[in-house]
Amino acid sequence: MTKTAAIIGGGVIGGGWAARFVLNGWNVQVFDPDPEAARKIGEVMANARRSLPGLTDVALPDEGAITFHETIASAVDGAEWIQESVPERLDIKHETFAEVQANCDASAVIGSSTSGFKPSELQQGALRPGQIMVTHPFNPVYLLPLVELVPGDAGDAALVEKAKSVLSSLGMHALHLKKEIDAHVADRFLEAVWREALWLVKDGIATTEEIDDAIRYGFGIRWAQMGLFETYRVAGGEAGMKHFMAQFGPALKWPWTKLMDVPEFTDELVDLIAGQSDAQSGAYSIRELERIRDNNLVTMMRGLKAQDWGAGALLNAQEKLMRDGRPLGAKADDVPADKPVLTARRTVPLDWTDYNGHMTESRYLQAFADATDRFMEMIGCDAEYISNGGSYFTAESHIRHLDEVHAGAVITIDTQVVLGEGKKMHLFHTMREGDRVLATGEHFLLHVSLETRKPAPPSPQIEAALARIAKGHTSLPRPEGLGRAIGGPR
Ligand SMILES: NC(=O)C1=CN([C@@H]2O[C@H](COP(=O)(O)OP(=O)(O)OC[C@H]3O[C@@H](n4cnc5c(N)ncnc54)[C@H](O)[C@@H]3O)[C@@H](O)[C@H]2O)C=CC1
Ligand SMILES: C[N+](C)(C)CC(=O)CC(=O)[O-]
Repeated sequence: MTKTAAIIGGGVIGGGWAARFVLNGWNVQVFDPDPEAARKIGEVMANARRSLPGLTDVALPDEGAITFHETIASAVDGAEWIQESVPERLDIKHETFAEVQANCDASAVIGSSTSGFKPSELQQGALRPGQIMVTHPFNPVYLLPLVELVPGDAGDAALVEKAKSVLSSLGMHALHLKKEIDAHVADRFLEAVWREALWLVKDGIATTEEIDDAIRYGFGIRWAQMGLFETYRVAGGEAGMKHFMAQFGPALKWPWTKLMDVPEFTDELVDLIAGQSDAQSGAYSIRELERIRDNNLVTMMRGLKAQDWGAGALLNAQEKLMRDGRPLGAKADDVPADKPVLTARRTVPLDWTDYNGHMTESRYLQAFADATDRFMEMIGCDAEYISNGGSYFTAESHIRHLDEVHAGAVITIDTQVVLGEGKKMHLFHTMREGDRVLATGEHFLLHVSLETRKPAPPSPQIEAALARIAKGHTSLPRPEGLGRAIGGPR
């Protein structure tokens, strides 16, 4: 059954949460007094739709529905997760929780997006304090996986477990902080860097652009993939962390930071920074900058996914969760032999498109190769079989590009076995968006021994599984375009 989340406060962060839930198949009920809330969330949803679904190589569940409500009571009705993202003011948050708890289910998680309030502050005067916990996300919530989960001493242990499990199903990482502190953990770092940067601009040492360059061309990329301590361990060379600390230990006494000394937040300083920022980025609208940011994040996160590292490892874990129990998770005997086999259902990612604004040609081969991998897995040629020395090599491929497809499209691939006999496997893939045929891929593969690197018979189980499907597929119509070569009649 479709689950329901309530979003209370649908600004930058509430909108991001709404997109994360909806695109992961949850129904979302929003309460926000702003008459423009539906438009604003609609725009965030549009950006999320073009970026999030293409992060994984398995399609996300079908989208949930989003509805807008006049009261908190109606928004929290039937919700399993209530995410508060109202302005960062304790009085507004307390009023919100009172209304939420008077109307919601006691088994629902109530998460607060607060950047800095401690859970004990949020829980003051609450009907059920243990139900309220900090679930602090990072912007854009629909792409970045980190959520600081801070239940505080009063937190309900069962609800904390529920929160962790929901967050993993959404592809997020719950960083469970056992002790509460103002601004949690990650925002303390952001705040430290922010304060230092304010000084550098105020003292005329660097402009906003130079500061951003210092981050994005250097340590920002490094931090994105390893964090702080692992990075510094590597910086210690062969001698490691202790050497690093010994070398830079004395610097702790040198004037390398102004951290405790915050510049006065005058109108003059605000104007200086806002002016420099306009000069640096004013050529782009906020929505354009968001799309540039999302393109960059998707490209980096998909790179990390290929390495099964950091935020990319989280995507792989979510993909495994989504794949288990789906039709694409079928194995040998379950694969129907009376119709083409569904071997891929995925969204075209942002980084698969080119200067022509559509999916670039090499990605067609990638999608077909992934479908072949999936089919091999289904007949038993899986990672374990391959590690024991047997596999298939592709000997010949022919791709026809029949129609355009753009980032964000959900594509499927159906596979028909033309020949499956002994070492030989001849597959015909058809790629579609809905009913529209986009491309076909015809591939001839040979089973090989990975030891001799030469053709060799597959295991009897694989041979039988392939032969069964091949026999069934002989009764299917011959695929249009089978055996075509460039220059042949169209
Ligand atoms: N903007 C950021 O970078 C981040 C903000 N946060 C936290 O998320 C929360 C929300 O911040 P933003 O989304 O940035 O603010 P925002 O100003 O973009 O959105 C706040 C929304 O709450 C609505 N609102 C005001 N009073 C309300 C009420 N009584 N009930 C329901 N909705 C109400 C407003 O109409 C607005 O749409 C804050 O606690 C903030 O600290 C967390 C992570 C990052
Ligand atoms: C600036 N900020 C404190 C609102 C930042 C956050 O809370 C997290 C983020 O997304 O940077």
